[in-house]
Amino acid sequence: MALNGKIAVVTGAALGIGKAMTEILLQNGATVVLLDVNEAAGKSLKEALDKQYGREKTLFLNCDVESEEHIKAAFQKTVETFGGIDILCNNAGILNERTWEKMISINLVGAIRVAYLALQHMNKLAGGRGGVIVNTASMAGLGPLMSCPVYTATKHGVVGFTRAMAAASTASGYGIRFNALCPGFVQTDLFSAIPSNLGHYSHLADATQQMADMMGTLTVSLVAECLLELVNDETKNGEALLVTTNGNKYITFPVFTLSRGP
Ligand SMILES: NC(=O)C1=CN([C@@H]2O[C@H](COP(=O)(O)OP(=O)(O)OC[C@H]3O[C@@H](n4cnc5c(N)ncnc54)[C@H](O)[C@@H]3O)[C@@H](O)[C@H]2O)C=CC1
Ligand SMILES: CCCCCC(=O)CC\C=C/C=C/C=C/[C@@H](O)[C@@H](O)CCCC(=O)O
Repeated sequence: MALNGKIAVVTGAALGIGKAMTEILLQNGATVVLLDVNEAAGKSLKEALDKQYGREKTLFLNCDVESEEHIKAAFQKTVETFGGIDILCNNAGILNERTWEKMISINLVGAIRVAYLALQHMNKLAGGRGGVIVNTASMAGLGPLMSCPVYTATKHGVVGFTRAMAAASTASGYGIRFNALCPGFVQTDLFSAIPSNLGHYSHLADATQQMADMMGTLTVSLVAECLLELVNDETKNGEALLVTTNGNKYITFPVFTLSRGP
């Protein structure tokens, strides 16, 4: 299979989209390190995956992406156990407009921290093997959702970080592709909890629900298939892949030509 011999790390792997990413990577032959702050869910998933794929194909590590210490230890354990990192699914994230500083700390700062620490092991200039980093952004990273302005900001940040890192990697010779995955509404615990997590904007919950009803909700499996596309297609670097129930689209962004002033 296409990913035989590849070592993948998935953050937020225990539930939802991350769990589906873990499963499709295993189905395609990768060895997967599951990182999650939810130890019970992580251990439960590991137990189930052991039966299906064998104990040697996965490793679960309790890891909070807000903690540099946790991430460093997780990547060190990964490299010691499996010899390196080829694929990073930078997926962990929350929605809670009440605790918006924490949401920024997880969704944006955490994603940047995980990517930077993974670079220390993946970067060809640092002895790594290169590879691909897929950051889970959101459709809200491409256009604003009025019911969650800070969530929107975190996801716009993830898209911008991804595109800039893709250019930096190419210019620097890191040998690493960076892409952003931008799903619409996906049927997960995060989606189910939207109405209770809009804080000051709870009065806009109905409008958001109407939008979700109109757009439809995606399955985690369909999102995972899009992840696999970004992992496998080596022509994809600096892309933002929009995933909706009406199909998928690689987003084109405005290009500002550099020219001297008048
Ligand atoms: N559900 C949706 O409609 C959409 C979700 N997304 C994004 O997809 C990603 C996954 O979301 P879902 O699967 O829907 O959520 P979920 O709540 O079902 O799963 C998120 C997983 O991340 C873990 N997690 C949360 N905080 C963490 C931390 N500090 N450190 C490590 N792990 C942590 C949770 O324990 C959980 O296992 C998030 O980044 C989210 O913003 C993007 C577009 C749509
Ligand atoms: C409400 C929190 C959602 C958290 C999970 C997601 O990331 C789901 C993202 C799904 C859809 C996002 C759509 C964004 C649309 C914008 O581009 C804009 O067109 C929406 C305008 C209407 C509005 O603000 O409600």
